Amino acid sequence: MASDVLNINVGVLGHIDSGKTALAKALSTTASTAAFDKNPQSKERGITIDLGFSSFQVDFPECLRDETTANTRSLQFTLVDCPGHASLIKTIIGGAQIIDMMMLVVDVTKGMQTQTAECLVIGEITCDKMIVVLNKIDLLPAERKLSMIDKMTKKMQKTLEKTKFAEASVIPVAAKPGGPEAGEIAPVGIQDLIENLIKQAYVPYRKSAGPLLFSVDHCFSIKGQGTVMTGTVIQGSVSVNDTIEMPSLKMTKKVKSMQMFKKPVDTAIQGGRVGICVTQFDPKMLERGVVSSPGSITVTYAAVASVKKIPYFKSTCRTKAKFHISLLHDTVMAKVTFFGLAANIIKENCDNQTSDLKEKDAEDISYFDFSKEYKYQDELFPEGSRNCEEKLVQNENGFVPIQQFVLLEFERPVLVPHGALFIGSKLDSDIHANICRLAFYGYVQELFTDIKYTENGLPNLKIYKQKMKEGVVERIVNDQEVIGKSLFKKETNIQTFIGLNINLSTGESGKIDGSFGQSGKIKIYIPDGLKESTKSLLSTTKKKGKGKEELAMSAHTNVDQHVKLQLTFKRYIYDTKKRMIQL
Ligand SMILES: Nc1nc2c(ncn2[C@@H]2O[C@H](COP(=O)(O)OP(=O)(O)OP(=O)(O)O)[C@@H](O)[C@H]2O)c(=O)[nH]1
Ligand SMILES: [Mg+2]
Repeated sequence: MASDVLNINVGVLGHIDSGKTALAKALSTTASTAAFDKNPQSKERGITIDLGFSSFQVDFPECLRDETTANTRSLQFTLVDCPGHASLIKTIIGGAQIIDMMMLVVDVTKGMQTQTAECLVIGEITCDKMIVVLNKIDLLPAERKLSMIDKMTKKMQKTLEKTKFAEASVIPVAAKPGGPEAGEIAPVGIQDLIENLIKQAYVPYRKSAGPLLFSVDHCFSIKGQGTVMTGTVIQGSVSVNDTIEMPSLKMTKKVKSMQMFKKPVDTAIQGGRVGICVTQFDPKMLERGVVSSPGSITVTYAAVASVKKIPYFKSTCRTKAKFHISLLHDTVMAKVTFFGLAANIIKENCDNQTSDLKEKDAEDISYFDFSKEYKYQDELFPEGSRNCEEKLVQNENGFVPIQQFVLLEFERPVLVPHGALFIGSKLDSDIHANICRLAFYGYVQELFTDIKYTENGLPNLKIYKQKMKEGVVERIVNDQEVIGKSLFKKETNIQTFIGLNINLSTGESGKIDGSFGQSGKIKIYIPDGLKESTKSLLSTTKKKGKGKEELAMSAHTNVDQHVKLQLTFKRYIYDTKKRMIQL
């Protein structure tokens, strides 16, 4: 690998027309002519209309020097220029997977706009470092320029206060002073911005383990050589002579040669921007997409993923609703089913463990586990604390999910690698309405690759619904038996409920023994016998009403005298046998 250059990918995001492309241009040009740049312009630009790539290099800053960068001479910033229009989300997620840092471009005359906010959300999900660039400062009146910049800086800082970018720098620039009609006027503030980028730069954590995942953003042929796919290694590594797969085409090819920063290399690892050359491959077949180790990505029909609600999304995310799910370079509709791990399960774990183990438990719960039970949720709850002892949110049934998951059932099969980030959104919302369309995000954990997953996969998910049935004791048969009514309808198959535990409001617990008569009544066996107080209560009730009607009357007039029955059980929503489960 070209160890003399360290590459950092910087996303350039912001509202439409804020000047992202102008900024990427200004940065590449300024840096390449600046004194500190030994390597003249190194600029590669994608032909695709959406994501644009350009880059510039600076001397490697000594403050980043460590054992892994002992021989590194240059720091390369690859700028990923994203579109700002409404289709941004689909396009950007492919780009966002490779971003180490982000520049949020804001038109200083407009401030925060709808897509500025959406970009901020994407930034929070995909990277840890951000710089806010206030562009178009040439449009501010000269006499009030400084105070207006100051005001907007404070406004942005206030907006960022509640995000993980609370400490972000805000840099004023004019990427293209005078706008499109103006001639070649030198940009303003770019040098400051480059210095800030260098200050914020870090050596990203890269590892070569795991199957290859290569995100292709540009594919073209070179006469006499073959077809080159340029892109970024998202996971694993790739070497010359490796066999790689284009899973969308079900095709494999051998890597003939590779280039990084215009120099031939033998290997590239995670984070590296590389051009991979293969032969006998029509570039039109894969303008943008994913390349992987053979067999490592399969077509998926449904997936289980961890999920968090995006706080800026103001509507409710309901189970069974359809959302746009963006994964890598693809966006597909999916039906969602939310479920969560209840806090009390973890609470038990937490109480008896040392604090080290508590943390471990808290970590483990973020992974979906087929052997664990999860509670069905009608909707996705907003996030609260991540601490396992604190409540995330409590719904009306007292249920506290401390980790939420989603089952995504895709409308068409998609290519999804394990661990992939996804973003769920409502892209059909009115793009002119000033709302955040991004609803939730998470990481894919389990894949259902069988087309018959509803029969062969879903029944393995232990997602339960809590059920409760209530009735009353109609009369006493003997010390250990009562007759219950109003729990079931006439047509209910009571056979399936035999043996289930049932509680009396007077404190006794019984078991359903069988049906009684034809109207849905049941016989209840009380193993420990009825209490004396219950017996007298039941005999008074009985004496009071001689006929059925009168008994019903007394139920209305003096409900407290009745002994109530409560039957609670769980049912797994995907259990084909619809079994009832009690603890
Ligand atoms: N006056 C002035 N105009 C600018 C500046 N930067 C960009 N512009 C103009 O603003 C318009 C939009 O600039 P772009 O760079 O295309 O904006 P963008 O954010 O890439 O736009 P999209 O990619 O469509 O979202 C163009 O007409 C630019 O010439 C600036 O610093 N000052
Ligand atoms: Mg642009």
